[in-house]
Amino acid sequence: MAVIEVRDIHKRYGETIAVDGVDFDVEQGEIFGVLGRNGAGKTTTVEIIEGLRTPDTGTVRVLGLDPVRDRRAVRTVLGVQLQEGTLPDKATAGELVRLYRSFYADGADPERLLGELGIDDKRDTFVDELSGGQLQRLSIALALVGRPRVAVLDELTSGLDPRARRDTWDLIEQVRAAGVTILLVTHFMDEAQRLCDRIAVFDRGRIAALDTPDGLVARTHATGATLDEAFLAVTDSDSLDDDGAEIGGIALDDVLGSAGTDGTDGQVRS
Ligand SMILES: Nc1ncnc2c1ncn2[C@@H]1O[C@H](COP(=O)(O)OP(=O)(O)OP(=O)(O)O)[C@@H](O)[C@H]1O
Repeated sequence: MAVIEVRDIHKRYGETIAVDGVDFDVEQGEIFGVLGRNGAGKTTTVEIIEGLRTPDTGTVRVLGLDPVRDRRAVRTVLGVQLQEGTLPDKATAGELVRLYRSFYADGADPERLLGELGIDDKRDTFVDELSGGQLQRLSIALALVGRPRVAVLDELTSGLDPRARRDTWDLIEQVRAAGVTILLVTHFMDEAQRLCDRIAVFDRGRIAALDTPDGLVARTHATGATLDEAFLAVTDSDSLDDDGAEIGGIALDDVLGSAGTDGTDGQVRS
């Protein structure tokens, strides 16, 4: 059964086409990865699913609900990991988790969740006194405290140390084992490979490939290829030359000066 249905959505911001005919289903209980280069349309798509933006055309359903029209109902089934800077500084971690818990009839135990995320000792610490990694864990706690049926996790492990990343992956697998469907936006290939059942690779507002991690790798037809290489193979490469030396049509050598040609050894001088 499809938990999230995205049908041919389009979204422009003025002249910029952010999403250009995106279509996919996320099935019950899967971890569905959303990958893509910067500006590929991932956040816009996810915000349309969350009901934070309306598509110009196309439809989205989350458990059969329209995220805009049925906003209240969607809020009770969809847990969203908020981005940095969106939490009030002068609330403590414990206060926030308890507050979010109060929005739901059947949420998780705040103290237990803080413990599972390794920040129970930070329950009385203000948001602006948490480290980046602790804030990240708090944002995951807030996404999960309502025991959502669908969780949208954006940059799940950004800023976490290697141990914490692995602990977070274990936690997400437990969350999935409990029946939660997860939409995971990530730039980390190791994370996508480890967690995702299927991955949609976004490129210029479209889905360039949708497959399992192994299926994406198999598309490269190269022995020993990695998901990283598969990602590069399916995303458009015309803004980056083979040496990675040209972005947006500007040769970096022109900006920085190339080694040997001007006697500066290519170093940038202030
Ligand atoms: N509010 C906005 N107003 C104008 N243009 C926007 C707005 N939000 C996004 N865009 C543009 O839409 C395109 C898609 O942006 P989006 O944030 O969806 O990409 P993304 O794949 O999430 O990128 P990133 O990986 O950098 O977060 C980009 O060209 C971006 O500049």
